[in-house]
Amino acid sequence: MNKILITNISYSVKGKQILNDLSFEVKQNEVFALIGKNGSGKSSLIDIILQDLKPDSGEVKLFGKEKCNYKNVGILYDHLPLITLLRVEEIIKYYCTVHKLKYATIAQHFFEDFEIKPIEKSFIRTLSLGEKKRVSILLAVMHNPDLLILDEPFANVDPTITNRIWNVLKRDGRTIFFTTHNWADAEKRADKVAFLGNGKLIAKPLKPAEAIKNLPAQKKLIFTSTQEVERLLTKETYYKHDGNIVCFSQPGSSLFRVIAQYTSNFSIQDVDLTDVYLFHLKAESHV
Ligand SMILES: Nc1ncnc2c1ncn2[C@@H]1O[C@H](COP(=O)(O)OP(=O)(O)OP(=O)(O)O)[C@@H](O)[C@H]1O
Repeated sequence: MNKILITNISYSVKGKQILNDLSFEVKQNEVFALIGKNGSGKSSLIDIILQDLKPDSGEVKLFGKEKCNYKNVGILYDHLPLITLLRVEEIIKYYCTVHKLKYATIAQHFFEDFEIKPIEKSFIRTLSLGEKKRVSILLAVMHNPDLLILDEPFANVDPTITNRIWNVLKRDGRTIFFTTHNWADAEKRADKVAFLGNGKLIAKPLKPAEAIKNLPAQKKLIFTSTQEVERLLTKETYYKHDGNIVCFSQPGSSLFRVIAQYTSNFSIQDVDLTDVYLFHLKAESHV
């Protein structure tokens, strides 16, 4: 069963195509990461999923329905839902009233993991970005929704408490759809990753390890792109990025020796999700 079903969504703003015939699903109990560069349309898609934006065409279903009851959804927008003149305890109490919950119960279940006690009496305007984010994630999850839709949940959050918060979010096999710029985080936390580029998914949503395994090799050789060195790459698979060539290569390949004759300025690294994204994106746009 799916919790989010996106079918043929297209969306443009001021004549600029942002999303182009996008389709995918997020299944029950899945942690699904949507990755994409700045401006690739992640937040627009979240606004469409939540019916804050109307797409040009296509359909979104949550819990199998076009019109769903949002009581069972926890939402973290990129703009945090915080009223700056309130204290932290006041906004939490406000959300308790909305969801008919007791403040003491929320404090007992969440305050330790979200480290709320030290900031409970603080005015929201005085909080750091990371503290505001912690409070906002708490507001999204405190009513124990089945589905969380989170835009950049862990940007600015101290990595030492990210794991603890993540465990709370995942409790009871909750379905989570999140966007992120943190590729390593997506690799570590998501059951599936999807890559948004040029308004489309640039590869089928896959388990992060599977997406990496499907690359042409598990090592990459990175060196400055010159015409001379590029001429050597007759059989190799590579992409160009930021003035560098990123060439997929098996360990022990003769390519390492050949490149070493031309330049000492190269590095050998394991491939990761960034390579999945850039490799497919460049293949798609024939760069
Ligand atoms: N009201 C608007 N007018 C003009 N352009 C817009 C408007 N809203 C969004 N855009 C453009 O749509 C594109 C997608 O924006 P969106 O915020 O969805 O991207 P994003 O992937 O969430 O970016 P980021 O990672 O930086 O948060 C961007 O190029 C943005 O400039």
